[in-house]
Amino acid sequence: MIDLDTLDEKFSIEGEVGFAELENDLVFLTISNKYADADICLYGGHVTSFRPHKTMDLLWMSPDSMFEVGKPIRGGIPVCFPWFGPHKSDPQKPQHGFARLMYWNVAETATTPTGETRVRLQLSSSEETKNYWPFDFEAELDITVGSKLNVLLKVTNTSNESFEFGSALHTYFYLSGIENIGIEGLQGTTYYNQLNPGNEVQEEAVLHIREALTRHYLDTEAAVVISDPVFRRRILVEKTGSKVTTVWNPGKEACATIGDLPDDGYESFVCVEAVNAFNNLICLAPGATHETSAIIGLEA
Ligand SMILES: O=P(O)(O)OC[C@H]1O[C@@H](O)[C@H](O)[C@@H](O)[C@@H]1O
Repeated sequence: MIDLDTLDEKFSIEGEVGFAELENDLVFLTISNKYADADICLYGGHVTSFRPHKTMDLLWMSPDSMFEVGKPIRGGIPVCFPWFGPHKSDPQKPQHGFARLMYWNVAETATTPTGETRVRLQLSSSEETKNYWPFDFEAELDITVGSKLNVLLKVTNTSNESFEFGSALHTYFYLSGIENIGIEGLQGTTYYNQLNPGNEVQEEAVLHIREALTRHYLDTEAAVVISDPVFRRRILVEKTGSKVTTVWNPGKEACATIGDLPDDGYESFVCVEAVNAFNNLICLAPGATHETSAIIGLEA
């Protein structure tokens, strides 16, 4: 991990990109441009805030998030890799993989010709990652902050054998209240219902969440809209390179058991996640690359 001064010297852009220890001693890259402000924690390569001008944050952060090395950050956009959910054979390995528990290196910061800010972060295989997963890989997060936020996760197989992996861009969206919102775009889609195991089809055009919900919508690349009439906004959630969309809210009871969520935390967010898992794991041949992205912004 390089220090703040070196990061500043190599990667800051005056008035646009800087570095700061915003929480404990974790280093954040801060962005401010003509479209939006955003914060990215280098630990986890984790976007914690995206505030297009003239609206509140699109992302929700738990006020009880720990910001501690070895623990995941709660809120924003956790990057799950190289598996999603529990490890398939070893429950001791971290839920949602190790990428959210490691420092990512800054590779580049730049201003695009239209004034957006582009940041590239990298995580490569190491002795540490091989404690969890035996393969050589290079992962890159290519994040563009403009009127929309585009988070692209690129994974390259740098080993000499094929491997299979799962991933997710596990976005927490900030809501006026879980009971106020509707999620559009999933009608007619089959989902795996994790809380009542089995596949079901969503009949309704708009999903309203009234209790704990963990649904993995299968074989869908559709965009989703989170409509929040109280905050008077419609958040458009697009994605590429992902065929599973997970919608998660823990509900009141489970929320109270999760240490880094306040008891009423479930009222303020919903996760809509761009996932590769289940029947859509990614198989990569040596030298091959897979890209998946989540693109979020206000509906025009
Ligand atoms: O608490 P974590 O590890 O960040 O996971 C949060 C949730 O993430 C969701 O994607 C999973 O479907 C849920 O089962 C899980 O509870």
